[in-house]
Amino acid sequence: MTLPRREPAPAKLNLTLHVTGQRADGYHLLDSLVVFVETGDVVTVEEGPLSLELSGPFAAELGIAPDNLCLRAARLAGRNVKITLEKNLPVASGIGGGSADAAAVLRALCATPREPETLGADVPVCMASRPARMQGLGEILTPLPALPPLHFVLLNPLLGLSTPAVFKAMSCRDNPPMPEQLPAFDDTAALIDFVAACRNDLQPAAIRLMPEIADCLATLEAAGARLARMSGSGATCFGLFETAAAAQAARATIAAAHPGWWVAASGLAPGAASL
Ligand SMILES: C[C@](O)(CO)[C@H](O)COP(=O)(O)OP(=O)(O)OC[C@H]1O[C@@H](n2ccc(N)nc2=O)[C@H](O)[C@@H]1O
Ligand SMILES: Nc1ncnc2c1ncn2[C@@H]1O[C@H](COP(=O)(O)OP(=O)(O)OP(=O)(O)O)[C@@H](O)[C@H]1O
Repeated sequence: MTLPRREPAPAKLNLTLHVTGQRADGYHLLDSLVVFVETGDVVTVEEGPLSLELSGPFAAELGIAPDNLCLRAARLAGRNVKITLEKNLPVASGIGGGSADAAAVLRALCATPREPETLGADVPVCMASRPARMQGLGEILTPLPALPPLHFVLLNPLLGLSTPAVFKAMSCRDNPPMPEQLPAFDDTAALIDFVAACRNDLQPAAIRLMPEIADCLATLEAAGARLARMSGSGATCFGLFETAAAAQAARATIAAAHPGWWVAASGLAPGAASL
């Protein structure tokens, strides 16, 4: 595909995140139901010497550094390109921003490096940006059939949380996986019931490090979420709502009450929903 190319980098949500063990090298074994939402960054890639420009609400916080995952992805692909990143997602927030950006650069370059996980455990799942069961360290991926519609509110207290610190703070690393056979998710209610019966095993440790996460979860529940949970290693939490209108109304209520927090209402990224 020819350049220039504009590539959406949808945010990743871990609907479930079971931590089932730890390897001798310290990395953890995961079993996670991962989906992607409409909200996200946007990457543009053009011919030119390797460079990065930033725009968007979180550009200043991220700043330009040579180890930005967009630049690392271009180097891994062996391409000198001019990259523009519209940074709409909070940084270090558990919704895969950097991994989604790296995957978007690789997609724009039609590059399929042999070990994309060297850029980050979430990069392989972000390559397709489609619903998947993610296992191993993040490299074992089983695509899920199209899902029923889901309506999210994403909420972040705008405090960055370090992924290694959260893994380190866990009190139990050896938790049960999800059922080997996942049920058919016939409708939204069935999917929410399944997710509710599962866990994010990083959530208790993240709340100990950052009690504001518990406030975010309580706020989503008070706004009518059927289910509220943290994504990834936090601090972003998601609430699941019955309808898009309910999610939009909750977003407005929460934004008015918490002007210092990041809040977004979103559906699944295009191509993920069946109805
Ligand atoms: C927590 C998740 O977001 C779940 O999707 C990911 O596993 C983290 O993905 P990521 O941000 O791309 O993470 P990486 O940059 O690869 O790893 C950051 C750190 O998280 C810890 N880490 C990550 C993945 C994994 N399976 N086990 C780990 O213990 C390691 O301390 C690692 O140094
Ligand atoms: N393009 C990028 N966008 C965001 N962070 C980046 C980027 N490039 C490098 N980083 C660095 O990566 C770290 C993790 O950021 P990121 O937003 O990917 O975390 P995250 O949302 O917690 O990811 P995950 O859900 O995969 O754990 C940050 O501390 C940031 O400095």
